[in-house]
Amino acid sequence: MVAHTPPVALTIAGSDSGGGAGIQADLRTFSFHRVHGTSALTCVTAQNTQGVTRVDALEPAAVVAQIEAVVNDIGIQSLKTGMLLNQPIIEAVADALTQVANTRCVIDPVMVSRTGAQLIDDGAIETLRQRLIPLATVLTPNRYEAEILSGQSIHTLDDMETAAQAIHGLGAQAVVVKGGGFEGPLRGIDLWYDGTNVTKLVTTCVETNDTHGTGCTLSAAIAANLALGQSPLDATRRAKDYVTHALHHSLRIGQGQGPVGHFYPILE
Ligand SMILES: Nc1ncnc2c1ncn2[C@@H]1O[C@H](COP(=O)(O)OP(=O)(O)OP(=O)(O)O)[C@@H](O)[C@H]1O
Ligand SMILES: Cc1ncc(COP(=O)(O)O)c(N)n1
Repeated sequence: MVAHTPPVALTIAGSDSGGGAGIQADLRTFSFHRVHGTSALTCVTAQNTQGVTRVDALEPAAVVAQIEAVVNDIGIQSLKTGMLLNQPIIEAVADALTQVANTRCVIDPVMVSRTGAQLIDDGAIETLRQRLIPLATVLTPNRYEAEILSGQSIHTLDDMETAAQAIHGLGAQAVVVKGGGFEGPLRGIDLWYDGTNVTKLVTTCVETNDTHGTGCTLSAAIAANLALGQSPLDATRRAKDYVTHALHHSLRIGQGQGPVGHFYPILE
């Protein structure tokens, strides 16, 4: 038997019972990258391809206990945050993360699902902005989240750039404004800004309605690539490539928006 010590990544996120987004998408993405996936669950959603019907939050202390259990024994090379739901959980996570030195953090500021369900309480966005965003190695807002965080509407590539620069001012080391929420040519184009360089990350738009979980998958793949030792920009480029492949192999399941195909090589 050969001992194997893989890189380890942690996802701090919610559960999606439909298996398309949240913790389920993150752990599949980590596995695809041959990174050992660990998790701290923040809440349980009753969810399918059509929407979210119920959300049950965990106690902040339960979230912190999961993070500490993983960090104190196994150790992590990177982490990502997803659906954090409310202010007490965000504060507890931010406190816990300040104890985890030398870990690269991908912060996905999840606010609303593709199906329109609100995934964060009113009032918690300010806490996210003040406590968590300054801890981000890479921050991954979608169009809607970038509009809220920058205070400007986004219609063009130039708007994406000025929004990324404004959000960078909140303290994240790098910001990727994601283009999945656009119609037309901008759909699928992401804009990277790290305080020095503006980089356009381009793939051809995949014509599918089955896009559930793209954002979770992108941030988890960035975290996996960071755990593997990639630079933040290379990790993001590779993650985007992975999401594009997964979109090309998305799953036509359920009556609404199906999930991306995380294990596309074994679907071929
Ligand atoms: N139809 C598409 N074709 C190509 N790339 C896409 C498409 N839709 C989304 N993407 C890419 O998927 C990634 C996630 O972006 P998106 O804007 O969908 O995030 P999100 O809204 O947070 O996702 P989620 O649906 O999980 O909330 C980005 O890299 C984006 O460019
Ligand atoms: C638990 C959880 N986390 C994140 C999302 C966002 O993903 P999407 O916008 O694809 O619904 C979600 N729907 N559920």
